[in-house]
Amino acid sequence: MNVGVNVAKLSKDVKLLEQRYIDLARSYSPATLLEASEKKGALSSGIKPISKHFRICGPALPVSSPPGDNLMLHEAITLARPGDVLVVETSREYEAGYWGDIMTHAALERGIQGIVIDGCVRDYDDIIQANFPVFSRGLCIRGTTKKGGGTINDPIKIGEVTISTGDLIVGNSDGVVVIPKEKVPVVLNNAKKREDLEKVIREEIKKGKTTMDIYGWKPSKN
Ligand SMILES: O=C([O-])CC(=O)C(=O)O
Repeated sequence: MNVGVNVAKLSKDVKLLEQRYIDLARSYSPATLLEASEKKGALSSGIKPISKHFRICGPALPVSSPPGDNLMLHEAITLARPGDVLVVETSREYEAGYWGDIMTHAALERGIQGIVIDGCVRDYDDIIQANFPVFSRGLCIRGTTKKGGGTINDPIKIGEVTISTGDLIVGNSDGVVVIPKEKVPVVLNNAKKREDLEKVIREEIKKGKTTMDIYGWKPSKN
């Protein structure tokens, strides 16, 4: 396992996603973007916003932490750029609260947009009051050790999805999708086509057509 902070990739090596793409992506739901992305990049449905009002859309800063330890997350807060979304894998150890009130306030000070974590968090009330978008597996009051280890800025995997620095992360109450940064322009183009088509379909429904008619599906024999 790699251990450490890949500082080179934090600065000059990473081509930043243009802001206009991030702004445009915000107008589409994660579900639309997933369909527009050849159905690739959905994070586990177990990862959800802790408030259904939270939304997120920005470039990823990937963090890997050892089970039950969150020192790498504290370090990531100091290295993130304004607007970044921390995306964290926790070696699939879910019985710990890797993020809480103090980290939320530290992250807000640095302009971090939010966090998506394949793990649990704690201090729910304080996070909600701070209005800081947290997407997690759930809540856990157990604390973490601060021994260190893990990585910042190297690609991570959550389930089957690989997340690299600068990939676009879009989330709402449905869940979270990851779009590799080089694919963002084409995915946004597909999302526009899909939304245009859905507008036409809604009109057809208003005119009285069924979804079976519209899509040309045959009724089953039952
Ligand atoms: O233990 C930690 O570092 C997480 C935490 O409770 C906080 O941020 O308040």
